[in-house]
Amino acid sequence: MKISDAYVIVTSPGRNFVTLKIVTEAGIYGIGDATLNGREMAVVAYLEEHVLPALIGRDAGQIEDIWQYLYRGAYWRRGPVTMSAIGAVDMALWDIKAKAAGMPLYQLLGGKSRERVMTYAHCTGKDIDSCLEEVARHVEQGYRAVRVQAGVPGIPTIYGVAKREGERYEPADSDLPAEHVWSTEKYLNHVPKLFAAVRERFGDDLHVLHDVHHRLTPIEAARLGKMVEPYHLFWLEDCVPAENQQSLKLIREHTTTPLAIGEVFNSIHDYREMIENQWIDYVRTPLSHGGGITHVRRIADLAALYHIRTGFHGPTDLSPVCLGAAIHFDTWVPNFGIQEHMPHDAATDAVFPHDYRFEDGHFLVGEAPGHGVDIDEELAKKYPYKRASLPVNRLEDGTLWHW
Ligand SMILES: O=C(O)[C@H](O)[C@@H](O)[C@H](O)[C@H](O)CO
Ligand SMILES: [Mg+2]
Repeated sequence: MKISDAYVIVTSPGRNFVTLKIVTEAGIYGIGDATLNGREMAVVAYLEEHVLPALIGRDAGQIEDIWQYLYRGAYWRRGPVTMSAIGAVDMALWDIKAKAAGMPLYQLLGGKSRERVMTYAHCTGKDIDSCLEEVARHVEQGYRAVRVQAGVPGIPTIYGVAKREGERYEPADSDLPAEHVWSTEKYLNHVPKLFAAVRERFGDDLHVLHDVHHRLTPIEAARLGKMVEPYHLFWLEDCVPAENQQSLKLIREHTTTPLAIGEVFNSIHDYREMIENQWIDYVRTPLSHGGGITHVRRIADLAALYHIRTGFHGPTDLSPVCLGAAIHFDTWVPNFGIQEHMPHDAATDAVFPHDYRFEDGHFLVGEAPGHGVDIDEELAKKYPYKRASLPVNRLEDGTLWHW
């Protein structure tokens, strides 16, 4: 089945999404998510200028060879832009293969390992009390797992906390990066109180997660992990920036709090040392940013050897295409842990019709051939691209810090 056409669709129903469509001579097409939040147009240029012209005429069934061609063949390897472009191609080709086989994608991957996929919701509040109300609301909706993020006294704007009560947290909300202020001292003194309050009100069964968003040094992260042990978190996420994989060794030596990492990783090599040494518990690279199903499957298989499970990134800056493909992957992958779930708004759901369902804190995979997500190209045209940037962070003295 030869590829006859391939093109990129940029649409912004409330936020920017980049979608790749690959069409075959047989008329079967596949869809891939190429969205890289805040750097969308870099992936568009990479695809249009360097990838798509080389796809025309190739056999859409040769997913592995096309992956190797785009990865090894590019000479310049890895990096979020390259791997997001490859990820979109790979996702679209798996969609085509599954449609051609008349099977839902999870069948092609090896069939169901579970009936449903546990998700975690984002609960955010300007202070501990309002965060607890959000947790209560999500527990009522059936969630078994929640990520809790609350405002910290003395820090005006903080990662994961919505600007206004009742709103969702959305970081990419300005043309140029907004500037936030960070204080590790204030954060570390406050955050254990949040988990104490959650356990006190909701008991021991609820799974509780927290995202540090790369802000601590290894020894500070070790201290936080130790302090929150009594509240037995499901995971502590991105507690340090991890260009240096050895950072995780130091944290691991001090705490039994489970560690999740990898939403900004895009290669198995970003993880290798920390997986092989069992310094982490969950890998988070989404299919879109990690070179697609072909590459993320290798990360999951390596992780499985070391009792490490998946917990894929799933904020609203990944499109329903990536989420739909992830739900198939989650349904199959033997070492599944959890799937992040930040619901898309109604306009986004309308642009991307899909057959996955959310029920009782879990996702249920659909039975349509392929990954079950499409794009309404006419509707997509109504929402033009609008530049949106993620914030930057500075310490109270002005030093640029990790956001
Ligand atoms: O755990 C998460 O969901 C992430 O940390 C997101 O909230 C990122 O900040 C966002 O994806 C950046 O684009
Ligand atoms: Mg995160």
